[in-house]
Amino acid sequence: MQCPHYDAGRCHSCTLLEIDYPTQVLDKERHVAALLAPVLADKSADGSTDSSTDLSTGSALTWLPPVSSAESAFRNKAKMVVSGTVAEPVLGILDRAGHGVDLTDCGLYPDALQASFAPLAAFVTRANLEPYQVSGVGKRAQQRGELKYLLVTLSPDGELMVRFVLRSQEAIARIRKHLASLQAELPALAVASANIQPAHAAVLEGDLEISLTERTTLPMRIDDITLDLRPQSFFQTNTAVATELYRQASAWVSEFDPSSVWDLYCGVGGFALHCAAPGRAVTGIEISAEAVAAASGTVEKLRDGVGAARFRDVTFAAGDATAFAIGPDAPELPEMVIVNPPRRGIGTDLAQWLETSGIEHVLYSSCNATTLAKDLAAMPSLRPVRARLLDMFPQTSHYEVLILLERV
Ligand SMILES: C[S@@+](CC[C@H](N)C(=O)[O-])C[C@H]1O[C@@H](n2cnc3c(N)ncnc32)[C@H](O)[C@@H]1O
Repeated sequence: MQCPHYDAGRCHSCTLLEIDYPTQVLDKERHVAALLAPVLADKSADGSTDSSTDLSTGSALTWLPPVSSAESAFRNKAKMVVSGTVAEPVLGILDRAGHGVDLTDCGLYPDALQASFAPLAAFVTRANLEPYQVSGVGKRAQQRGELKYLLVTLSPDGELMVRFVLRSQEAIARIRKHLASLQAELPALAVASANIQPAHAAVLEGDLEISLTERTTLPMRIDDITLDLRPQSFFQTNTAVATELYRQASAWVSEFDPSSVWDLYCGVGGFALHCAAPGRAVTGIEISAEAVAAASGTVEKLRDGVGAARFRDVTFAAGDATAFAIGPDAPELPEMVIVNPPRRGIGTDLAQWLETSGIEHVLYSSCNATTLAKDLAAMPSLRPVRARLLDMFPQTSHYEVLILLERV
């Protein structure tokens, strides 16, 4: 992928841009294999098995061929820092000197996302949304302006969700007043909301979300399941690769045909719903109440549709994944567990619980192989038997890896 911003030294986000794409994927395979090698060697030393990280042979651990992505235009979400002025807003990033860099033509975004930026910039001017800026440092730091970010998500069917991240509610009335004109210019706009983030902090969003449209969920269709996305919920960045991820998880779960599955860190229910089957109880646990509300709404709709029997016993609840598993109110043990934690991994407590739980099969989907390796080291009785790298984030060193663990 060629990028004028990278070539000019304006943007450094795509750290692998100079490496051809097949080599990027190969390097990622080598990276994850190297990180897992000590864990596999340890498990082998336990006398449990003859493990291997050899990508070509794979004796105990079999690596499936990696899932590659489109090299460009694969991101379904844009996080645009808003800088510049009301008259001339700049949507993109801040460079190292704090100057706005216009990234509305960033090659990672599909055409439909790119096309939304000009109407959004015009709206910033029309609704008089002053870009947020800080001058000075420490106690002398002065904050000005209201609009911090525009977060734009594109659904597989071409609809958009736009979130205005604001310093306060000062601009809400103006946004409401002019919203119809934005919808006229951007008919794909289905869901709009404002997130209030008063703190001058690295944390992107605040707790308060104010709906601006009648519709509050963006339908994200993946194969035969349409997940509902709400503003304060996570969604995998690359819809095409996420589709492969859920297909692979569902295929591995089906092989064992468990009667009960927990999907821990379930988000809006991608794994849980794709792994649902008639007669199978599936429980999704997730910290974000909004994501759980979205997932619960999705399952209700699916129960009204064709193949309803598959979703009869799928439930979602808000809470901490570890507290759910370990806590006194934990329900009966499931036959299989899926975990898909944030970058920090599942952590020692949940790993130790899984280690001693007696559960035969665990599916671990990780976006950070370093924490994955650490978690696996804490579960010596759960041996990685199959793995697949899914390149969710081309042009960067990040990737997703799905691993099937089996009790030895
Ligand atoms: C990598 S995302 C995966 C979401 C989902 N599995 C998917 O495929 O879209 C991790 C999720 O874990 C949730 N999360 C973070 N901390 C958590 C916790 N302590 N307990 C449960 N869920 C948590 C986040 O809100 C986020 O939705």
